[in-house]
Amino acid sequence: MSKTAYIRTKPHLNIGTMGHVDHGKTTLTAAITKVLAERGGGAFVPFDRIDRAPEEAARGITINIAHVEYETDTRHYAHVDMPGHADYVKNMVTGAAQLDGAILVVSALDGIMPQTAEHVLLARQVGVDHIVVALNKADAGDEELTDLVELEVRELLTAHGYGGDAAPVVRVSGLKALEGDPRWTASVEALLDAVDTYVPVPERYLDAPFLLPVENVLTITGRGTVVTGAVERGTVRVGDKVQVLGADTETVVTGLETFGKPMEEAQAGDNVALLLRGVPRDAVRRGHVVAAPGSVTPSRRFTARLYVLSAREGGRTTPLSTGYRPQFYIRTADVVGNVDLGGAGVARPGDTVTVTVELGRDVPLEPGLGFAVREGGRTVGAGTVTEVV
Ligand SMILES: Nc1nc2c(ncn2[C@@H]2O[C@H](COP(=O)(O)OP(=O)(O)OP(=O)(O)O)[C@@H](O)[C@H]2O)c(=O)[nH]1
Ligand SMILES: [Mg+2]
Repeated sequence: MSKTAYIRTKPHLNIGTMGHVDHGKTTLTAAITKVLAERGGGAFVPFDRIDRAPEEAARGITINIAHVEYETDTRHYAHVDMPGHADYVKNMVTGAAQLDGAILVVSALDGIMPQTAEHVLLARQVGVDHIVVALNKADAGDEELTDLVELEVRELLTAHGYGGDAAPVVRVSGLKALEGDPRWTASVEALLDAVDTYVPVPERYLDAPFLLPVENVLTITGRGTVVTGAVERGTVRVGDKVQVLGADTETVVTGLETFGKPMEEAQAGDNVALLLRGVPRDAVRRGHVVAAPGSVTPSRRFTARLYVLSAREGGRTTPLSTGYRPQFYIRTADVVGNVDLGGAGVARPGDTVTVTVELGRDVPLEPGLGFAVREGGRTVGAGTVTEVV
């Protein structure tokens, strides 16, 4: 492990860029790291380092490479750059589940596109409470058109319960800021100020038993198996006993890192890598949960409120009925499930219904937990667990 320890001096928050394909999420992410690196708030991460595939970048016990880290004057951020392609909604769902706030990137040239709306809807469903809007490509946009796009975005946010009138909407150019143009460097600074002030430090459940949904599994030769992810609740220290649900094994945490820096204690909200003693690489997978021993009991039957996306939102065009078997995305897990619609028996796109679900395998469940429903590679519903049966 590397030498410099992680020292907690500022509140840590998890944020991310979301929005339609090609609207400039990755360019803006790179620009943020550049602007802050010049202020001493972290290292510049160039575009092609953010956009590369995790397998190519997996080295050491480093965490999921889609994350970059940086600091403003008041906060330490882990930032996940989410892909805009429809195929990656799954990543969006699991990535967004831990976000304290999001930067919605909307091209001032194109305005709201299907994935802009889909991501706002998913963000609401997975419990992202604060969205700051980056109206990107403002360097190339016409002022009056950009005004219209801003109105449109505020309406979209309001339609999804985000209070679109109060949300900060900042006109930026990731591309020009990356080139060092002072006007647009200032626009990225303004965006970061908006994030610092508009997204509150969330309440962390530090006293709850430790729980971490596994995002990635890596091996370090000679050291063992490492799992990465964001701590959902509680704290963990080197030497702590943990249970790996899914792998059905108990083990001990023998190493702990955040962004390549060793740490003594990880707490709710931190993005970490855990080295696990004596766990074979293929015993643990994305979707498993590492938790304090005995603190959670996995189950497979639950009732939920389910919103069936309308066709306009990219959902189904036909109703679904009892016996429907889509994929459920719960935390980082992807599990098939059987849906029972009860008395009504049928739900149309656009409906919100109460359902009973029987999953194909046991996963840790609890009331209030959000999930997405996917079918043939697209999101068709979003819901919240109401009761574990
Ligand atoms: N004029 C202008 N072009 C931009 C700006 N930001 C990004 N672009 C261009 O828009 C294109 C897409 O940028 P990306 O950053 O890859 O967009 P993305 O949202 O990450 O795309 P996906 O990850 O594929 O969804 C590239 O050609 C960029 O150079 C900007 O501020 N102004
Ligand atoms: Mg990108």
